[in-house]
Amino acid sequence: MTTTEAASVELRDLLLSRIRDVPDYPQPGVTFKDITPLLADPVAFNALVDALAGLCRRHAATKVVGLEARGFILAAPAAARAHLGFVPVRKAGKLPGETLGKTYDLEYGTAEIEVQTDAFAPDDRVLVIDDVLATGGTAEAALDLVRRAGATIAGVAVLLELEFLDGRARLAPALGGAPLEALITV
Ligand SMILES: O=P(O)(O)OC[C@H]1O[C@H](OP(=O)(O)OP(=O)(O)O)[C@H](O)[C@@H]1O
Ligand SMILES: Nc1ncnc2[nH]cnc12
Repeated sequence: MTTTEAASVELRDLLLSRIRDVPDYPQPGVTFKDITPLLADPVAFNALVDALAGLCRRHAATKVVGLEARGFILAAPAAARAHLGFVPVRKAGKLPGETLGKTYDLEYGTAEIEVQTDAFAPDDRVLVIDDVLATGGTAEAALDLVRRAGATIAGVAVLLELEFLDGRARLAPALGGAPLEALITV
C-alpha cells in the first residue's frame, strides 16, 4: 500500500479506516469499496473535503467537476470550500439543454455520462473529482467531455485508487500530462 503526497500518513490511515470492503458486490468477484462509513464520520469527512479543496488550490483549478453519483458527494463540498464553482457530470438523460455525451466501460458494466455544453468558460481549468479510480473508464470519459466542452484539464483527484486495475495507465493519455492525485492507493 502506498500514498501520494496528496495525503499525510495520518490522513490516509484515518480515511482508510472508514472505508469498508464488501465482498461480491454488486456482482461476484468484485470487492466493493463502501465509503458510507467515512461520509458518516464528521471528522473524517471534513478532513477529506479539506484535502480535496487543497488539491483544487494546488492545481490552480477554476472549476470542479464531480462524477455522478458518489463523486458529487465529495466534489461539491470541496468546490465550495475552495470557493470554486461545481459542474455535475451526470449519467445520460438527466441534464437539461444541450449536452455532450460519452459511453464507457465500468468494472461491472457500461454507462454513458453527459455534461452541459455551456458548463465551462474557455479559460477554465477543471479538476475532476471522484471517489474511486478503478479501471479509469469513468474518469477517462469525463476528461473527454471536459475537453470537448472547451476547458483545460487541471487534473483528476480521487479518494481511492485501486492499483491492480491499472486505471492510472489507462488515464494517462487523456490526462495529457495533468496530474492524477489519489489520497489513498490500495
Ligand atoms: O474507474 P472506473 O472503472 O470507471 O470506476 C470508477 C467509477 O465507478 C463508480 O461509479 P458508478 O458508475 O458505480 O456509479 P455511482 O457513483 O453512481 O455509484 C465510482 O464512483 C467511479 O465513478
Ligand atoms: N470496487 C469498487 N468499489 C467501489 N466503487 C467502485 N467503482 C468501480 N469499482 C469499484
